[in-house]
Amino acid sequence: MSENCNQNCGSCSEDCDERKEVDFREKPNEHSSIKKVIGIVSGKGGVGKSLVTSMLAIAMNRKGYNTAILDADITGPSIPKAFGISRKASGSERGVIPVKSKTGIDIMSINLLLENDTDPVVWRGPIIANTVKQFWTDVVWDNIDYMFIDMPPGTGDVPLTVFQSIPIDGIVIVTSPQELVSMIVSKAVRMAEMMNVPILGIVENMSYFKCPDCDKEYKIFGESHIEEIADKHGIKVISKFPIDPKIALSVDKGMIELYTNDWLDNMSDSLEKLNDSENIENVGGDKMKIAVASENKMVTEHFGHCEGFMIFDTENSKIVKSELIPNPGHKPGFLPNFLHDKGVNVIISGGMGGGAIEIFNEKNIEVITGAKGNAEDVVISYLKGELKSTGSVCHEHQHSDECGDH
Ligand SMILES: Nc1ncnc2c1ncn2[C@@H]1O[C@H](COP(=O)(O)OP(=O)(O)OP(=O)(O)O)[C@@H](O)[C@H]1O
Repeated sequence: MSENCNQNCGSCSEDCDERKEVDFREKPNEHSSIKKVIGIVSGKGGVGKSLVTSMLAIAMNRKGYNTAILDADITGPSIPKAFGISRKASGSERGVIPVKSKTGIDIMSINLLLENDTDPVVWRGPIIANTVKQFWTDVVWDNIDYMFIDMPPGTGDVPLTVFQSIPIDGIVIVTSPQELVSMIVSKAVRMAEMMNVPILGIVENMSYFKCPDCDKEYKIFGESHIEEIADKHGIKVISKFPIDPKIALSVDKGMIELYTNDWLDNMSDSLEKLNDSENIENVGGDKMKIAVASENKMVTEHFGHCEGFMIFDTENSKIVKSELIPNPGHKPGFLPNFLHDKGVNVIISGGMGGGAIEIFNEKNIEVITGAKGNAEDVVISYLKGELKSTGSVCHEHQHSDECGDH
């Protein structure tokens, strides 16, 4: 640690052992409620990222979900055109109100703010990234189940800033067969790993062309290798889109919402399933209290007789506060109720008796047993989804009394 350490890692460039991960994530507008945020990324422009974003939003909207599109592609905003929106966004004292598409999808794009939407946006990276942040912090996203973000193309500075400032739950990678797919997918995977964001799958656009006369499929851009590449990285191929002149026509006429095809359904089904398994939380209300039964800041074996409970307040999967509450004493059934009254949502311990586990379960408090090591470290791995309960229960012949088996 540096002699001049002020405990503010965000303003320090030293790479020391004590360095804490800095959370750059911005809070959404206080009136927003957004359950799932999916970023759509591509290696370069023009491969159909905006199209896939639009189609995903349309598909989920048709399934009855409240859906939104945040157009973060500030220098090439194509979403309003595809949806035929020329109205501008309005403001209220609560924030900026997005424009609703014909079928009710909430949309925000730089073109909905510019006086003349043919004006080119010639801004530098930081201003572009800031604008995207404001689409998150200043826009009122009301009761949204799925938000789809049309990310800036590439894996450079601007998409990276967007990744850091918006809590993205998963990304969909869009490629086309003529791209340097392998390299692009590797880069996107690397970026997702750095940001700790799961990859929901890959969509290959312009995969083939189906002759309307003979139904034969032609691989205009050559054979696809997407399955092998996806396999190599352990990612699913969500869908393969054909080249379809009706798509281009619908986009040009601003009627993308009228376009239908059956591969759209496969895509939304996959997304629903993937999201179920990701157990994605509501980002508007992603606050938790996690208690760790501890001894000297380490997870203890004995829940009932621990020295105290380290209580961690977390927000958007980051620790924002921690305090030690001494163990008030071990009486049958007392501690689970005590922690419930403190607003705890998760309890982590080395061991715990079956009686205590039962009361926690009744109170909808998640129980993780079998944890070991530093209390803060186990909470961090819990927040990353890496800490799993061994489910071990202490029985009477072991140390039921220490573990609160009542
Ligand atoms: N499968 C397809 N069949 C026919 N036309 C397509 C298809 N995919 C995309 N297009 C057309 O190609 C153009 C580029 O697509 P799109 O805007 O979605 O790409 P993008 O990756 O978002 O590009 P940018 O990053 O430049 O915004 C659009 O005019 C779109 O209508």
